[in-house]
Amino acid sequence: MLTHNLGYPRMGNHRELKKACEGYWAGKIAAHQLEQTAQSIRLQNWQLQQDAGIDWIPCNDFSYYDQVLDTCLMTGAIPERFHPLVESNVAKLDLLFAMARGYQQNGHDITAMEMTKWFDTNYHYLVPEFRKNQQFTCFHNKVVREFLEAKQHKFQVKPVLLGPVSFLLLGKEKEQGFNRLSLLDNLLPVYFEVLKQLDDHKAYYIQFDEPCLSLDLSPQEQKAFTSTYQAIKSKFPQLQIILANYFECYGGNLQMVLQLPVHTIHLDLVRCPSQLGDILESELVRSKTHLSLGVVDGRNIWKNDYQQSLQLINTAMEKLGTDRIWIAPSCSLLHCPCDLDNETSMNPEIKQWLAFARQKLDEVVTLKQLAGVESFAVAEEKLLENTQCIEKRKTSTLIHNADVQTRVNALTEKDTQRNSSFKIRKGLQQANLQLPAYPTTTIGSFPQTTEIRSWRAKWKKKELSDEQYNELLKEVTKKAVSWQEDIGLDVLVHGEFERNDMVEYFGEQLAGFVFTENGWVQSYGSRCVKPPIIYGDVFRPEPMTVGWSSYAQSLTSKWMKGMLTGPVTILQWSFVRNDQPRSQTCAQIALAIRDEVLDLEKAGIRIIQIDEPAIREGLPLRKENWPQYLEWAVSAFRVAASGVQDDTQIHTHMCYSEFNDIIESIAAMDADVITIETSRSQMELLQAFADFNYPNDIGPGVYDIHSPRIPSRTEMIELIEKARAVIPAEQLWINPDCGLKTRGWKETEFALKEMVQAARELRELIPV
Ligand SMILES: Nc1nc2c(c(=O)[nH]1)N[C@@H](CNc1ccc(C(=O)N[C@@H](CCC(=O)N[C@@H](CCC(=O)N[C@@H](CCC(=O)O)C(=O)O)C(=O)O)C(=O)O)cc1)CN2
Ligand code: MET
Ligand SMILES: [Zn+2]
Repeated sequence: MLTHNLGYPRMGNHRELKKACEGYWAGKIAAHQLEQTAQSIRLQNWQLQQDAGIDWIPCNDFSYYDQVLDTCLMTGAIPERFHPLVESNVAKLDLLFAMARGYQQNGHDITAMEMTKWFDTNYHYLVPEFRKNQQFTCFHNKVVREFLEAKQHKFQVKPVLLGPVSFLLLGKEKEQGFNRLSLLDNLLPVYFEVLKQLDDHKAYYIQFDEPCLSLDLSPQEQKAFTSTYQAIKSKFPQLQIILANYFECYGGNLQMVLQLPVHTIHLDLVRCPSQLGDILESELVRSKTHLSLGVVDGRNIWKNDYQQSLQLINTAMEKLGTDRIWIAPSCSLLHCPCDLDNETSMNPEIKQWLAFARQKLDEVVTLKQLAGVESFAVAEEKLLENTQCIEKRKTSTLIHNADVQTRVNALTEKDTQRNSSFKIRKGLQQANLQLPAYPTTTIGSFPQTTEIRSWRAKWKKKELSDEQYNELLKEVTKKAVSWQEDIGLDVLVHGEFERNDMVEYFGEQLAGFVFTENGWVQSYGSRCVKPPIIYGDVFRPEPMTVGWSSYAQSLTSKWMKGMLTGPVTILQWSFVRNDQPRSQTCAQIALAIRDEVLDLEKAGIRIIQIDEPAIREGLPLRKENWPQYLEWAVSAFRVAASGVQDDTQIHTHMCYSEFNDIIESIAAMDADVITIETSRSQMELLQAFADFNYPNDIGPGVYDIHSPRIPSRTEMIELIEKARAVIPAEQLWINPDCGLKTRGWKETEFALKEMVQAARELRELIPV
């Protein structure tokens, strides 16, 4: 029996990579300094995995930005607009960052690649762009370099590659009339070349991540897997391929997968324990395949239940013996914080229920010891301790709150309905709000400057008193409000300066949550989040945002938009309880947000935005599970939103989502206004709304806020005109793609002024 790991967090224990990348982008450190930081993170990670006793450690799981982007570089899938950079011999590192972030230097003005959600996680990858007959080349040899680096330091590693089929499937066709899978024949030779080099350097196991196997695949897509892995096997019979799928079971792809000539099949037994039975029934598996049992949850932070995992392991052992079994986390540990030992002030009762990435490695090794023939005394002791801990959590008085449960159980259809239909509401709201045509607004946050973050850091360390901290925040809020008035925005926001993050901020104030000091998880590029942990029944002890919203409203005679995070997003971006259905936890959060909405309304806030950027991401990977999820997710939003008067306007906001397949549910949310991210895809996403005759108001984003690149007024007008072509003018709002917290003030000021001017020109040009 062997243990292995699929991937380790690459940001570093204290986000060293984030700081180094941002330092490099700001011109504060040189490339070799960034590379040094990166190397030391890799070496540390390998060392601690080896120290934990993991037999096969991953390499090439490191990335400066994103593993899909790395694969674009590996295969030379460089979109044409970046070719001038290649031709002028820009360093590969800079090219990589340019593709991720856009490039506005030395006379170039190149837009970034699109970014989207990695399956149902809060991780974002860069979307590969494919064209008909595209050729691939071995452009970058990062894989081999990192393999050699690990070998040089005597680590026993297996390279991790994003599999060729998932690489193609995760990308997008940038022209019509071809299917990206037709590029496999062009692509495979590049993979062969990489494998040849790895083989020459005596690599043994190679992990191919093919997470698209967790999706419903067409017969044609399935065939692509078969031909790919047959081709790899016939070229490299000596390489041992570990095929890794995670986040879901193999489902309808299972029979195909079982036939693949691979050495080991990895199973996510946390998401899908039931697949083990079916797989063990297969003759093919029983006669030769090795199974990697992903029993330790890579997506959540709860301590493993050893008894439960051992049951799964024993079931597999009965059929396969010990030699063909590997123990592993369910997926890469990228989605977990690094180390629980870095948490010093968490409630100890709760802390003992948890395991972060480093602790999960220990769990994998302990499980092997417990399952193995030579069950160590130490391991037995750990089993006892584990069993007691799991029991204690189940019965802890911290978790259950009868009032909360009663309130959720008492919810009825009526709690999910506004008083009147949208049509009636729209009239009343117009009368109440008196907004111009094409109203302009922003999505909520303004730049979170280093200065503001440093105040918060000082306040947390008690170097600033509550009064001092609040005074400082009031000042910046005031400035932001009067600046918005000056440039002529119609619906203002307070700026969210008081928030560390749109989910964590609420987690800190809601009962049933704990938060971490150091539990950082990568979201995209250098950006990280500290997802709060929901351990018990959720309720709202006190108003959370009313103070800031009322203060901001008191500064202006324009409308101030209240700003809340919706229940589905709070759920999705937190680590959730695993002792009750997600739907139950979501309903509890929905009631807490409903309370807040009503308090905002009472305080005179008549436009309230309830952000739900994660509603699409929470969608189950298999379509058969969609209806059930959409039912409770939409209902949770409606519970949160429906308590208000007809003339109070409810906004929602979503970003990074494809809407085509869930447009009906988005309409069912019945928000008076929805603002969405559309600019990176050139308004492509709007078509779904148009096709559906989406009745409520829409603010399609007119500029990409995730890139430091500044858009021109003409560009914005062009986008709005594109929107105008498919959505009636009286439904349109003008706004950026998303909040501006990651931007600097300079670019924000410039871009928003242009945006307001664009709206004004439009009012002249095409009046409603
Ligand atoms: N949860 C969540 N998921 C999301 C989004 C989001 O906004 N929130 N947006 C979408 C895109 N993803 C994003 C994820 C993170 C960030 C982001 O800006 N993250 C910040 C951290 C935000 C934060 O929690 N900040 C804290 C801590 C800041 C910090 O680093 N403090 C310093 C000290 C401060 C100093 O002295 O400078 C430190 O700890 O070292 C605060 O403001 O208080 C970052 O990585 O830089 C943006 C978008 C999708 N998913
Ligand atoms: C990821 S969606 C962000 C919405 C939030 N109101 C903001 O402006 O930052
Ligand atoms: Zn957003």
